[in-house]
Amino acid sequence: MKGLWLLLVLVAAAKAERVFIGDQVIRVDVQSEEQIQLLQALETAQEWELDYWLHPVSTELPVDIRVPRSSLSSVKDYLQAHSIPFSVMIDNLQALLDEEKAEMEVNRMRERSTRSFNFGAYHTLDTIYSWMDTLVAEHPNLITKQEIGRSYENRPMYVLKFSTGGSNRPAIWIDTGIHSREWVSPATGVWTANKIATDYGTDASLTSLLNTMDIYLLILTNPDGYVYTHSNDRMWRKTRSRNSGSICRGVDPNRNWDAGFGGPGASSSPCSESYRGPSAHSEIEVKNVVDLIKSHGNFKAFISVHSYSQLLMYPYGYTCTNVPHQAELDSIGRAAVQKLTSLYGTSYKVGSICKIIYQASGGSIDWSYNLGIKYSFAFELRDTGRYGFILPSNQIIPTASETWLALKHIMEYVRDHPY
Ligand SMILES: CC(C)C[C@H](C(=O)O)[C@H](C)S
Ligand SMILES: [Zn+2]
Repeated sequence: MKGLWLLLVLVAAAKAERVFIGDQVIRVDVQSEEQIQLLQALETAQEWELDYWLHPVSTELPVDIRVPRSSLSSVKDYLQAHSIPFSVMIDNLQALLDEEKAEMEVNRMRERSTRSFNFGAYHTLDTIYSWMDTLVAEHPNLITKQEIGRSYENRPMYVLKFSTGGSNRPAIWIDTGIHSREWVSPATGVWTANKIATDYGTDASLTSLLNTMDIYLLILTNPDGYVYTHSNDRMWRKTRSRNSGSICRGVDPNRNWDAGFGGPGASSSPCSESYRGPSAHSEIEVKNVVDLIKSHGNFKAFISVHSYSQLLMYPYGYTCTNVPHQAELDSIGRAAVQKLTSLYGTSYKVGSICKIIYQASGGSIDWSYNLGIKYSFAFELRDTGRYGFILPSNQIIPTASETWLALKHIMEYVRDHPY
């Protein structure tokens, strides 16, 4: 196995793939407002090239920072000088990435020899897209694959539409993979697509839902970013669009929606991980979804799936003011999380984006809610930081299975509460 790792690192280097040798992910359990401000000041220290996986917002949530090896001693000195306690969650990020890559390679060879698809593994865009065709071919009376447009780099964006007939039935939207480094999200999308396909006709509740509603599932919402995490930079989050006047690429596709656009919780700097873009819906990947939702006109729920932190959130992100339906959304969320937790005991928090994670403007579910899609939610899947975005593949199926119980609860509620 060691030989395989070495080979993979050499191949990565040859491919000019970004490596993270010696990078660490450190966790700070902030204990005061002052520490939050000190960590926010740290975030602006460009020279240290810090990558905040979880931002300093409240003493309720930890702060996770990927620190390049070259900045480790300066950052640790800074934290110690300000008596800010920290722990090392990942002591060599590259080792985790090598393991992940080796696992994918082993799985790829196994799938090729057994001609099977492993839902408990991470896959490339091409493999997911060809698997989609297989799924559609196996369920021609339930699933169609629709190209809703192309990405910035001209990759097709495919929605799987689950429908048993009718025309323009009330519909439920689910998207995964909008942030490309959150790999467990599209992996959950793949598993969920298969679950819907296999359970229709046997699960009475799902069958009754699909006999009255449609489900639209966009598994790779940020295809260019996802490909880039496989080929060049596993930590990439944004789209891959060029920003005029900057060497930095990409827009945060979850800050680009026309909902509080440009407000607090999004950056105006193209080099920031939360760059909002030059204007709302500037990103073609966002525009493609907006156009579909608007032209369809009969979506009743909009669910966006991210990782990590184990949260189920509802609007708003751009303001901490409660939405008119806050009580109802909160109660749906708590009931959904109860179902999720019942499987493996995984704990989730429930609340509005602004209150339980941070103020974030231009987010997708704020836009969908303001469009009138009352049942708008966002998931942050596993874990709470032990592995973060590099969740081991052996957690894909448990994550997807528990998430399904929450998703199903939300969808059943939408079915039973038409509006
Ligand atoms: C629903 C939102 C707040 C999700 C969040 C983000 O977009 O920053 C994740 C941390 S990626
Ligand atoms: Zn995300």
